[in-house]
Amino acid sequence: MQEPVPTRPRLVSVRRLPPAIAARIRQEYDAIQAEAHDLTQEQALAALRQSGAQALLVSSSFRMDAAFIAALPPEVRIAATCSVGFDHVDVAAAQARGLIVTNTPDVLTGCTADLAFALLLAAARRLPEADRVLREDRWGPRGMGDFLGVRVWGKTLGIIGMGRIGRAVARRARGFDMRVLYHDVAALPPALEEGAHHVAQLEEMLPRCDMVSLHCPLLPATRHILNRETLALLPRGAVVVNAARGGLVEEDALIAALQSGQLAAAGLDVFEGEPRFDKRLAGLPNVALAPHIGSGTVETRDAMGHRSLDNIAAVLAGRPPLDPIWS
Ligand SMILES: NC(=O)c1ccc[n+]([C@@H]2O[C@H](COP(=O)([O-])OP(=O)(O)OC[C@H]3O[C@@H](n4cnc5c(N)ncnc54)[C@H](O)[C@@H]3O)[C@@H](O)[C@H]2O)c1
Ligand SMILES: O=C(O)[C@H](O)[C@H](O)COP(=O)(O)O
Repeated sequence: MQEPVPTRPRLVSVRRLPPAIAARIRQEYDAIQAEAHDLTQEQALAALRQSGAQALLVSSSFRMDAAFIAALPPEVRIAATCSVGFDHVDVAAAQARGLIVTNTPDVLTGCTADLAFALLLAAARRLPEADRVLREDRWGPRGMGDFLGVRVWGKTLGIIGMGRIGRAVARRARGFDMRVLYHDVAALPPALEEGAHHVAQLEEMLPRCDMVSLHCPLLPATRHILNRETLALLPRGAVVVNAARGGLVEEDALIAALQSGQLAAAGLDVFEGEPRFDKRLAGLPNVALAPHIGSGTVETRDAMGHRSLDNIAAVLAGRPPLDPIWS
């Protein structure tokens, strides 16, 4: 009698993946992968039904709302998101369905902090405008008053959300001799503050900041945490950086502040309603823009992919996940 061929676990990935992660999936799974294009919710559900997969691999740009979660075939036990943020997941619906959801904290902290600091420097020192002058062959005689940016080193940086990424940004700021204030729901133990000062009320911190960088999650309590009123509390000529979530900033108010000079500049990696974004931003000279690339390095995307696959492997082997988004 012929031995039964052992079946391998099945997985559906809704996003195109870095080569190393695609290769590992091919080795370990009978997989449906989005190799050529990303899957819609409907395509993902069809792939899950057709394959009988037990695991789903998503990213923060894939909305897992209540309707999608309710439509998941019963075989699906885990959805692993290649992101630390999980505002794209309806947590209550996942809990009610008994779906395990995991994320990828820590492995992306350093690169996201690097990108936030790069945006701070680019916006304050007007790098996008300067870059354009050369590309458009407009470099000619110039006065001492041209291209004056905002000095970064030695200034006061306010961090909203002093978690893993916020603290990594604070460490980078110290290398620039900056004073760091932070606003969070609670003060850190002194050993983790490394010289930063907690300010319990956002309204008290903002007037003391030359620059502000957002690093809190998008929650009902943090939506539009920077809005017309709070942006007006910053000293005139401040710089704002958002490499967390677009919904943290009221975009109309941000644009008005950039146009009026209340803000000297802004560095933005994330937008409300991305991948669409308000085209008025593209017309402003004083913004540095990026299409949500905070974690986008080879090393970090590989680490995020491996961490997600480690989470899936644990759950499919009957072990607890490494990074459950609730416990
Ligand atoms: N641009 C990107 O590619 C990118 C990459 C990674 C993470 N992110 C975003 O960055 C966020 C932070 O990631 P992390 O790993 O540092 O998370 P974290 O959980 O370690 O830190 C978040 C911090 O925000 C604080 N916070 C919560 N509610 C707050 C409030 N109302 N006011 C002030 N602070 C509040 C928390 O107490 C915590 O200290 C993620 O949620 C994600 O949205 C973006
Ligand atoms: O929360 C996060 O980790 C980031 O937003 C994530 O790194 C971005 O990944 P994306 O969904 O753009 O692939």
